[in-house]
Amino acid sequence: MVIYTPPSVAKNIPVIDLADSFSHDIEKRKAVAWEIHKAARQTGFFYIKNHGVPVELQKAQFDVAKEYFKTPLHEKMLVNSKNSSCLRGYEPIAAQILDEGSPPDLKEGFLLGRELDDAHPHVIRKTPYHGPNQWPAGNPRFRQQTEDYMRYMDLLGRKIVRLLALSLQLPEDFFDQGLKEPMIITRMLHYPSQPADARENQIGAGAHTDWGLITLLLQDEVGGLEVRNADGEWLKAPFIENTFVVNLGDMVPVLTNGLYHSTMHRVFNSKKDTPRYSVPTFFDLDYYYEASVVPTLRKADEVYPAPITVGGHIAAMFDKTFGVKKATA
Ligand SMILES: O=C(O)CCC(=O)C(=O)O
Ligand SMILES: [Fe+2]
Repeated sequence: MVIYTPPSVAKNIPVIDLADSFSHDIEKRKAVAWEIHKAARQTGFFYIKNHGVPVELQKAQFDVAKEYFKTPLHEKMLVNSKNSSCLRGYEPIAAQILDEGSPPDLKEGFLLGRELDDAHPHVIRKTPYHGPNQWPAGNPRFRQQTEDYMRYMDLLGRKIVRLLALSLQLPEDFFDQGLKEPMIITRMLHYPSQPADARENQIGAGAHTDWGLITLLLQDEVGGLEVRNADGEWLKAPFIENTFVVNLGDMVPVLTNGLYHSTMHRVFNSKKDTPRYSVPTFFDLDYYYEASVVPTLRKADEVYPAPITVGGHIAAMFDKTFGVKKATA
């Protein structure tokens, strides 16, 4: 358990301008990658602006999420993610414990991924977390909007992965093998304001690191995201109009031999009578991609851990935090 202590004022979470990452000039793209390099070594968290995702699309995503979470619980339970072959659909409040040993998180959510039919090789192979989405009945706008949004997350995720490669002095296409069938999970979250009767150390989302490669987080103006910096201090990561918060998941220290951090974070919605909404997208390389220390960070005389698969780690973490006793992958 990580005991809740109040955060200090925001400092040290940089805002990186992605405008030059769209340039044809490799030197300009490298300059953006260098900003990512610095942020990845310091906080493991950064905001991005000029990312190419239209602001109207961001707002519309919050609109459909807010409207959806108002539907009666019995309807939401019809698409419970527990009934999905690949953990897609509604997550009731207190379904997950992100900080082991703490009470369950005070959030409800909805999980979506790439829509894969029965003929997709990963579905035939029964790869965990690959398959069809569950969609709320009678709500075509929810589906259309979220699919549009996820197309942008696919583009943005690929862009950040290429910048990550450049930031490590690798060719931009270094991770392309893992980008043929990336795992892209978009999650809508609703955090009621912190109830007076919450249990000890029970908050919106308990302290955790993300498990995959990168997370692209859209948050509303309510705030409540908190990030632990290298000094162990908790910083607020407030809403900044038309930005995404990007954080690095546990695969990144594996790829960088610990040079880049996957940073602990949590959510505490302290605003009275005001729900908070966020839409994180977890962008990961192919389930079977073998992650190991990249060549530019290897020294000839050092021995490195054996590669681990992206999926094995993620499957174990899903099982652990959603209370599944026996791993399925
Ligand atoms: O809602 C947020 O701001 C963060 C959510 C989060 O950390 C997660 O889903 O992993
Ligand atoms: Fe997270």
